Amino acid sequence: MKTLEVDLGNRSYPIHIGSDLIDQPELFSACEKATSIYIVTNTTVAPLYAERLTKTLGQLGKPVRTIVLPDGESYKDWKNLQLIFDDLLKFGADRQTMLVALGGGVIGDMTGFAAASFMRGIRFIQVPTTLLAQVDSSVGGKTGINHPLGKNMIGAFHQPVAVIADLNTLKTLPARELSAGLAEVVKHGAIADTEFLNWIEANAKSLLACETSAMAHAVLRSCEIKSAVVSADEREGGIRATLNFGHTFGHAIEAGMGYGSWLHGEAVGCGMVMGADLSRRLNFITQDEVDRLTKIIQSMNLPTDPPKFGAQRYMELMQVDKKTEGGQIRYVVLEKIGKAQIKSVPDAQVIETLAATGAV
Ligand SMILES: NC(=O)c1ccc[n+]([C@@H]2O[C@H](COP(=O)([O-])OP(=O)(O)OC[C@H]3O[C@@H](n4cnc5c(N)ncnc54)[C@H](O)[C@@H]3O)[C@@H](O)[C@H]2O)c1
Ligand SMILES: O=C(O)C(=O)C[C@@H](O)[C@H](O)[C@H](O)COP(=O)(O)O
Ligand SMILES: [Zn+2]
Repeated sequence: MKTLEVDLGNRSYPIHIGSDLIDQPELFSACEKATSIYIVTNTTVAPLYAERLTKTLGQLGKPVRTIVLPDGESYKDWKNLQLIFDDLLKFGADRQTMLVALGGGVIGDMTGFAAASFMRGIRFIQVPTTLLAQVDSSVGGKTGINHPLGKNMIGAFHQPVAVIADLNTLKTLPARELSAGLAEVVKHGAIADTEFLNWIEANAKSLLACETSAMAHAVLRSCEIKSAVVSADEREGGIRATLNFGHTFGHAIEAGMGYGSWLHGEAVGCGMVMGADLSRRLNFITQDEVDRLTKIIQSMNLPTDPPKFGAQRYMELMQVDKKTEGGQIRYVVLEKIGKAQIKSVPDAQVIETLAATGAV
């Protein structure tokens, strides 16, 4: 097992990465002072892992309950968030209750938001079971739900007290979900670490085969990159925005298609191709570098042809992005491979990218 730390002063927390971690009660020591523990999970993950985790948490001598939500991005909304509050109140949860998010990014984001707002804030632990959640969403404390008009529009920054990433849970992940997670892995290489990107490119087969040693490295290096960024800029005043590479276009695809049609990682993969094209138009990277990044994304079995919403619809959808300031959309672009920056770009140039990448 490897352990990293997200360094946020007295809100610092460990990220544990290894095999069969959900069977190890000592990793859940943050529950020591909890009056009760609620596992929040969904109808797909519950039959796979809830019983094992309940057994582990049961060894801590606290009452353990499970809240099971419907599965899917389309349920990341107010109505289903309310189901968590309903159960917490019905069964007498209090301010010392610990929530444990068992699942992918949807469960993590919703459980985190429930923890941020229940009784004005309780503690929670992330137990990510998708690659995407292990390399990205479980770390950093962005929590929330979608709005029909925009992705993750309602939420809060609320850090977990621990992240426990059990690599063995990835063995039951469908291939399409594995590929979606690899999009965020590629993103970390593209924005922060050329050597890591080279490694990803050279190890595409092992990654797609979900080989444990490849997964271990992808999760560890991604968490190192993300935790360093979050430790430096928790609330996205500056450098954290670079983690949004591919997301301005990607979130527009997700919202425009209806949540759940394209997976988040698929939309981000395609969004990165569009972001790379925009970076070339700004004379930051070369066409060869755009082509290379596109090939890496395709090698992960991810789509790179955006839906044809037309320029006006894309601009409308992107306008509600959280990075927009004073009506000005700001994009994450690659200054070079391995380094990103946030930038306002004239609409005309963005529309050229939309046209060139087939979005129009
Ligand atoms: N908070 C953040 O920083 C952050 C970062 C990236 C993404 N996100 C959010 O995360 C969400 C995407 O997360 P995701 O890709 O994990 O999707 P997801 O949570 O929908 O999980 C994907 C699918 O895999 C299933 N699943 C989960 N674990 C499994 C396992 N071990 N075996 C078999 N099936 C399993 C789920 O039930 C679901 O059907 C989006 O809502 C996105 O906005 C948040
Ligand atoms: O943690 C971050 O910061 C990120 O931007 C990571 C993204 O992969 C993630 O999808 C995040 O939820 C997007 O943030 P948002 O603020 O654009 O909703
Ligand atoms: Zn993302």
